[in-house]
Amino acid sequence: MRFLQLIMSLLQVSDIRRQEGNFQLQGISFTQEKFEKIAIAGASGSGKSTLLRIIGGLIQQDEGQVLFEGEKIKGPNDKLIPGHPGIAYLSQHFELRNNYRMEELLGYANRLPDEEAATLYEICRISHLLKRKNDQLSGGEKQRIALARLLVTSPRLLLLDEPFSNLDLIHRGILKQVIEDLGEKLKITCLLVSHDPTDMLPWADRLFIIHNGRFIQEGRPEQVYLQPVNEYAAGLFGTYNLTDPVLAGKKAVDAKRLFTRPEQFKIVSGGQLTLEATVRQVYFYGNYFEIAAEAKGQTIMVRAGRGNFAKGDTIWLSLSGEGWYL
Ligand SMILES: Nc1ncnc2c1ncn2[C@@H]1O[C@H](COP(=O)(O)OP(=O)(O)OP(=O)(O)O)[C@@H](O)[C@H]1O
Repeated sequence: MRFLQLIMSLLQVSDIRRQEGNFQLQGISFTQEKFEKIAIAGASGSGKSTLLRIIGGLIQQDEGQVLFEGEKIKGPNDKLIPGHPGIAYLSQHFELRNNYRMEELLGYANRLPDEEAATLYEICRISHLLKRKNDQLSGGEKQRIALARLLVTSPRLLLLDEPFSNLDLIHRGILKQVIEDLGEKLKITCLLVSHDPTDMLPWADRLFIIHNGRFIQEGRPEQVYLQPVNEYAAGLFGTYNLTDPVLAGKKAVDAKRLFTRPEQFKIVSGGQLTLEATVRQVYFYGNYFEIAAEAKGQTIMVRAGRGNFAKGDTIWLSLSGEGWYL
């Protein structure tokens, strides 16, 4: 048995299908190794929550199976109390009971020795909130309490459903650090679903893209970002260009268009193999600018470190790398 556990993936999801009204999860399969950070990216309504809840044993699939540590996850049809003790699911719509101090709420769920629980509260940045009640907490603080309440049950796998979606930048930053620490300090494996590239690209070891209930791409974050399989996958991770390859000095490839990200273009002072373009708009994003430039009737978005361009200015663009064709 021990030998089996050594060679077995932590999670094995095989051919999961479920009909939900007009929507269908259409045969989702993947494996996750212990401590591997996996993110599932998809637009709203693509099936992310449904899939995560099936993995957690909270709703029943029509077909397929989920194995966790080699053991089949039972859905609500086969089990009186849904869920698996080794898997925690942090929902987008978590609720904390009213009229309890947080230390009481956490105390009821806690299975850890006091010292370990205290460390966990430190990691979740909630030690200073334990005496408070629900109505004395901000949304971000509630989120971290809800997370801590799951973690005191000692799960081995944590399913995170859009954990950052209702948080401001400050609370997002804190929660990101908390999630980073979970893997390193508490040895918990995380599976995260989101529609936001900034949640996933810097964090994940491996990304899956879900569209209409089906995985359409899998890869490392850089790969998925720079080599999307289609426009849907491209659009999930930010601004992109699809232009005539000839425009950027590339050969035409079977009527395909050249896919680029704005930062793959550099604004240069002219020269060979550069593309002459006219500035149409300048957008300020804080630590960078995006410039909409027009070349031969096509718009190209270009990232720039400075914004001292005016509408109508002529600029020259140079493209790095071979490019990717869609
Ligand atoms: N109980 C239900 N009855 C009918 N349709 C449902 C039900 N639950 C979910 N759906 C539909 O299934 C699809 C997938 O929903 P799901 O919540 O999994 O998507 P999601 O990718 O998590 O979206 P979001 O990011 O908006 O939460 C949606 O089109 C939704 O309308």
